[in-house]
Amino acid sequence: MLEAIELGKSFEVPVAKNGPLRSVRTLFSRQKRTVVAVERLNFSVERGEFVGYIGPNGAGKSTTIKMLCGILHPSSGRVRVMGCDPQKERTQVVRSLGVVFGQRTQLWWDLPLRDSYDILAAIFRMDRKEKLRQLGKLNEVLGLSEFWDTPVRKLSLGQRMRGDLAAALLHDPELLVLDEPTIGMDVAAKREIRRHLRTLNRDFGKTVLLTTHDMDDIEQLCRRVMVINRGGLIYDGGIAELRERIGLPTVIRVTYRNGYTLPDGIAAAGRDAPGTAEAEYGGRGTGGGIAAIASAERTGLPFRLLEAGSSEVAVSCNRQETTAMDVLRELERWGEIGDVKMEEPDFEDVIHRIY
Ligand SMILES: Nc1ncnc2c1ncn2[C@@H]1O[C@H](COP(=O)(O)OP(=O)(O)OP(=O)(O)O)[C@@H](O)[C@H]1O
Repeated sequence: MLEAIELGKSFEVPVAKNGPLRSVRTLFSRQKRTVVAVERLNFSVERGEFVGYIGPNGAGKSTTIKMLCGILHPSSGRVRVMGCDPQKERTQVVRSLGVVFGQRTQLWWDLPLRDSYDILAAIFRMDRKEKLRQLGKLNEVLGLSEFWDTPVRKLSLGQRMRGDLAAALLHDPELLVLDEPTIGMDVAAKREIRRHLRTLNRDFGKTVLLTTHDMDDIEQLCRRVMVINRGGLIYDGGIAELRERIGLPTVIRVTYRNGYTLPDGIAAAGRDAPGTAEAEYGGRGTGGGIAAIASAERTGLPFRLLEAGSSEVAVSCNRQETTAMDVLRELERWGEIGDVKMEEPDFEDVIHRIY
């Protein structure tokens, strides 16, 4: 459906000059340098997928999207949208592709929202019946009718994004490319946009490629994530696998019904631990909220004891090395477990490690 094959894009930019009238002299400089924005990029996205495309600032995401839309021409390799070349078969590509840039709008700023759809329908040569049918469908998902007589400039950011999504989907493309669709929105508006995107993918069968710096967008919407850095893909796979591969610890918190007894080995390891010399161990439910008291190496157990409160124990484990079930089996020996909470590593921390 969407394919990049050895895709590359470089820009020739003037070499920066120093001294007076610096910017003017740079602009007219004959000396050029090459900026490699994207290099030997390979991926394919299949029908029905919801794929996150992420990377730090300047990684090459927008450049890739512009090549997919035919706005930029690749310097090397090729890109295919539904088997078509966006440069040579522009009309077919435009028909199968809807694009939303969160920082810009394709709606007419001073006109009521519905007028933008009239103009877009005319551009796509849709007849009135087809336009109304498509708008009716989109209205059901995006709830546009409550504000489609309002000029676009008066819409909230969330409403405008709903309007922009409808504009991108008016001609019923199979593929939706989104560049920062939730940028600048408050929590409630983000949640709403994510709900709509989920519906569009799940119930309307749209294939979605999503670029964002919001890791909650990625975690909540995408099954697969592609990570680009310095123009090349450094990861392409599932989110759970990425977490596992990076191997940040998972914290498991257990509350015991009637206190607990630390095994001798752990109590001893904790007693010797730096900074915890005054802590008391070894009794039932020792209390006091003791931090970082026994590492896995010192106890021989497949986890690290982080806290031991009066009835609560927190441990951290590496899911590459052990399973949560193994950890719980061990913790069950210490007392009767009443409640368990798992804290997965923050996805933002996982991504920070990979960039
Ligand atoms: N038109 C251009 N002329 C020169 N250099 C460019 C041009 N467009 C992009 N670049 C450079 O290419 C690299 C990739 O930029 P791109 O905008 O694709 O990154 P990005 O991942 O979208 O970043 P961001 O998250 O900040 O939007 C950057 O070094 C950028 O300066």
